[in-house]
Amino acid sequence: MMSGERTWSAIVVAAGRGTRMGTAESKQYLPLLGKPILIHTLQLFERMEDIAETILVTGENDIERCRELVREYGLGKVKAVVPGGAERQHSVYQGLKASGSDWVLVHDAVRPLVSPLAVRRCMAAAVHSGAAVLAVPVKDTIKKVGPGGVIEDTPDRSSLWAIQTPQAFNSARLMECHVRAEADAFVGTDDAMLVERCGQQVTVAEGEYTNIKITTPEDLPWAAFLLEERDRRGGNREGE
Ligand SMILES: Nc1ccn([C@@H]2O[C@H](COP(=O)(O)OP(=O)(O)OP(=O)(O)O)[C@@H](O)[C@H]2O)c(=O)n1
Ligand SMILES: C[C@](O)(CO)[C@H](O)COP(=O)(O)O
Repeated sequence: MMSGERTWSAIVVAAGRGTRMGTAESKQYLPLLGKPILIHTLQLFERMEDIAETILVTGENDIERCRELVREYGLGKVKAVVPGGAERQHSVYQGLKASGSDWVLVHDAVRPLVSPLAVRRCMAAAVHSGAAVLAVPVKDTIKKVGPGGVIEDTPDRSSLWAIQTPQAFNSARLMECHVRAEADAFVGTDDAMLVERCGQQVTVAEGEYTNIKITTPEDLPWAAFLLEERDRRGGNREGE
């Protein structure tokens, strides 16, 4: 356990359909170096001493197969497998209701490459500020593009960060912001947005460019390459 008596739950959201991947099978179940993407992600939290339990959020029709996978891979930290909702935010909300710790990490099942070191940086930043997300400075110039492909604006890159998961929060605070978002019918693409609109501070912790979200077909061979590279360098152990 980290930092005194704090307890941490990891909520792994895996209830999406992966439409941009374009496969019949939802992308979180696609094989990556011999096991489903989702299993790589769950095994990361399984190895981290600081994480007391994992809540797996999945599609209603995938609950049984997930329980089967949890048994097959001996994932003892998975305390509950619960059905998600229509949007990612709704899935997180279901996971939050099932979690039993003071602090939570919300993580995309399809980001199997994050390192334990980066996860801990995010946890430490959240303990300091109440809420933190992993992020990396953007490398490209970003443009706002309007109708007809016409560029409307070029925001100053020095203040732009690409936001990743995990995102770490005090559980009660995150719950409050989810309840408020639901009451306002607000839907955001990450949890930090909900906390920001509650007027609370969210800080960034240094992420990794290799912590990709497997989204479209070209991400799969790239993820396999990155994992193999990490294994080759012996960097797949708990502390790295
Ligand atoms: N209703 C949803 C939608 C998404 N997710 C999860 O949120 C993570 C990030 O979402 P994304 O990459 O957008 O996944 P999908 O929604 O599955 O992809 P797409 O938008 O291409 O359909 C994924 O692990 C996905 O399973 C979820 O739990 N519940
Ligand atoms: C939470 C997230 O992964 C941060 O980059 C992202 O916002 C998820 O967005 P998506 O619309 O579900 O791809």
